[in-house]
Amino acid sequence: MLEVKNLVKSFGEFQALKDLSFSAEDGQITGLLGPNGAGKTTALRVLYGLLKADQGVGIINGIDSAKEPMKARSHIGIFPDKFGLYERLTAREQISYFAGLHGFKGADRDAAVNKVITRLNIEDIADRRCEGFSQGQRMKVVLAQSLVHEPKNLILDEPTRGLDVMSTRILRDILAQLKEQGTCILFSSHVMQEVAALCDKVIVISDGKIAGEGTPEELCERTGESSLEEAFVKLIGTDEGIAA
Ligand SMILES: Nc1ncnc2c1ncn2[C@@H]1O[C@H](COP(=O)(O)OP(=O)(O)OP(=O)(O)O)[C@@H](O)[C@H]1O
Repeated sequence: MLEVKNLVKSFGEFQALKDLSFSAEDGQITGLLGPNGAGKTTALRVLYGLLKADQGVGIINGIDSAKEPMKARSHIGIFPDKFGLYERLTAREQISYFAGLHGFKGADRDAAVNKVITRLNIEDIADRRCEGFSQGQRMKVVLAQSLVHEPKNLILDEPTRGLDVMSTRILRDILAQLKEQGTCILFSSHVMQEVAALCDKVIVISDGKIAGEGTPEELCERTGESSLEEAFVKLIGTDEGIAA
């Protein structure tokens, strides 16, 4: 389970998060939807302990990510917004490097790497250098490295950015499988259809605050709108920065 409580964060004079609280449950896909600059990435970075909030806490399976960052990180996989790969490493070496960062050694490390390679069905590219990989192949390697330690929580920042339709579908299928296995999945997006198609719960964030929260159906009901698009526009007050 992932929680942020009463997050406040300023960059200089600019307040990016204004008392932001939300949670994401196990076995569910929770979408953080908001226009460009709403504060999604900032909130996720605080949650996984990469950024210090001025006030409030990020909690991963009951662990305060600012107080015990290493312990908290062992419970999460992070699929970052920009994925760089070590071009000279093979996919297997890349994934193994991340397994090492999570404390896997020797035969356990090899077993963990083999398991995630099989799970994501990337045997065909496992022993090729990452140099020259397509966006879809890169996405799978990054996903493998974020799942190699079998975390109970997965955080994805704009996961489908730059992916083609096929790669997006593959990612969606993998997320659906992880959800069935009880993983808590939280992802940020400003693409409304993606959030609507995938999420059990949607957290609408605008200007560093929660603008609405619930299932897609609940959000429609609450705003008195028949389409999600209209519901989101009503909650946020504008359609600027949201992609259909
Ligand atoms: N390191 C930083 N220094 C200054 N301002 C920042 C910094 N990081 C974020 N901000 C500002 O905080 C606000 C929230 O940014 P954030 O990246 O969290 O938004 P977002 O919702 O993830 O947007 P997008 O969908 O465009 O990625 C923006 O106005 C941004 O310019």
